[in-house]
Amino acid sequence: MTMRDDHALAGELATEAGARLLELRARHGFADQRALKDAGDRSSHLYLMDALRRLRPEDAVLSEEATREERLDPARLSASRVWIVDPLDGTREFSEAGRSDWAVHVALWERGALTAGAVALPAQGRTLTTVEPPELPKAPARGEPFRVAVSRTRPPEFVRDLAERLGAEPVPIGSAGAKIAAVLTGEVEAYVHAGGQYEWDSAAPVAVALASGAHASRIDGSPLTYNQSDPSLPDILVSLPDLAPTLLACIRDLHQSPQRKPNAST
Ligand SMILES: Nc1ncnc2c1ncn2[C@@H]1O[C@H](COP(=O)(O)O)[C@@H](OP(=O)(O)O)[C@H]1O
Ligand SMILES: [Mg+2]
Repeated sequence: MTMRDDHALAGELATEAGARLLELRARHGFADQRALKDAGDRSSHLYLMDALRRLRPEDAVLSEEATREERLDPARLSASRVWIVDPLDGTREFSEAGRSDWAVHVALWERGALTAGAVALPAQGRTLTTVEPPELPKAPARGEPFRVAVSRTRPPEFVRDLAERLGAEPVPIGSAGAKIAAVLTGEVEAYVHAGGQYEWDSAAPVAVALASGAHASRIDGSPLTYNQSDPSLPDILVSLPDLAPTLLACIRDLHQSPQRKPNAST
């Protein structure tokens, strides 16, 4: 098993799971959104679990849709290879007709670090992978305006304050994977989130972002760490590398100001 195989496998699994989700969406329609969300989460999880069990039987898996017992299985914590998957990120957007900001995440964590990953954006017809990480756009010059992707439905209040202070434009997009992809492909220059999220929401897009040379960290600048016993990973900053020092300094300033707490959602 070579490293290259893992990169390619992540891409193939995410793309195939995405194709199945597109088909399900077309067949099911949008009349019962709850049922569409549940069917999407469940069927994509079962497809990925079955494929990983067949193709990588020795490896552990952490999936958003696993049962609580499966997620807490201590075998994962002593495993040297763990696939961290979000079978359908942006479930809400998946259930809304016409939206393309939803994704399938497949990442591989090995002995302390993310080593491969893929983010399929099926309704955008593309998959970003560590096989061939996207070439980053140029950052805007110092003082020029830039765009910050933010949750459509749970925007942290401090991101509004952050954008205002920096003269940046907040751009609401669904799905953590779609937002990080938007940074890597030049639709926005940064993504900031706080107030709650889990390892599966960011592992695959962060693997691709790091392979592209983008900045990815917690909002205090510390590293994002994966395959922890508690999979909560509540805040994140992904940006073009040249913008990261400015963003981190501004977040630190906001954090120190008494009325504005970066760790709360609105
Ligand atoms: N405050 C919060 N607490 C827990 N999860 C959150 C969260 N804010 C965002 N997320 C998760 O992060 C992903 C992207 O969210 P958003 O589109 O709002 O940016 C979603 O994953 P899922 O769609 O896989 O559930 C969502 O559930
Ligand atoms: Mg998710």
